[in-house]
Amino acid sequence: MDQSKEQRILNFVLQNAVRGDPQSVVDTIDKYCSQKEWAMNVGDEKGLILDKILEEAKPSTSLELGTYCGYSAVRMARLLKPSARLLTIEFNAEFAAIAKQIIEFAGVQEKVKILEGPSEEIIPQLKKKHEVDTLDFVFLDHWKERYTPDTILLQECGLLRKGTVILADNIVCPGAPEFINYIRNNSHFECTNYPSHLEYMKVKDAMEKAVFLG
Ligand SMILES: O=C(NC/C=C/[C@H]1O[C@@H](Sc2ccncc2)[C@H](O)[C@@H]1O)c1cc([N+](=O)[O-])cc(O)c1O
Ligand SMILES: [Mg+2]
Repeated sequence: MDQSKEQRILNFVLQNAVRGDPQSVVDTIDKYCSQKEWAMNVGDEKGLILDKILEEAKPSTSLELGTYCGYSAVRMARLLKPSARLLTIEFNAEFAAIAKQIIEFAGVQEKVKILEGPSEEIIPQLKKKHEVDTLDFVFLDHWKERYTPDTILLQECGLLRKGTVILADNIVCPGAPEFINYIRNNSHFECTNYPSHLEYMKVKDAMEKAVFLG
């Protein structure tokens, strides 16, 4: 059976990136996806916005929804302090297996834990099964129609605290209109929009930061 695009991305990383060097893994995926095959990584332009907001938040415990190939997990883990942890939820077993290999190749596996399954099942398990108290940072990059229900679920499960930073990808393309309507009209969140472009394209996109006010 011929390879998947995600398998080709993994192979390109294994053959071209430097083992143990997360920046080289990030750069290698960006090179492949801008020159050979487009893929839905947050990418280099929006990645710099993610970097800046993550560095400002200095999170101890972070959650990502939508691991895909692990690009943003590696990108975030490279900036986390040694004791910090990133939990990332992925529904698709093939993507999770690819991401695991990319995360290990980058040498950030000590900081990153991939949780396989649907977010609506795993989020309620974070406190008891994964020893989470509250989340300092959340990156939403999974199915866009899940952004709102999962944000509500995080709140219901007591996983948000005063100051928790939620950053959502793809506000313009593919778009998350229902989420934007929900979060900007919710007095418990302080929102900021960051215009940018779709990964590896000239198409407009944006990210939205929503700080939980408690
Ligand atoms: O569709 C997009 N992202 C959906 C991502 C989905 C990822 O999250 C899980 S679903 C899941 C994970 C966890 N829990 C429940 C479900 C999928 O297996 C995939 O790994 C997207 C599309 C475009 N685009 O231009 O078309 C650009 C982007 O940046 C995007 O993020
Ligand atoms: Mg995205």
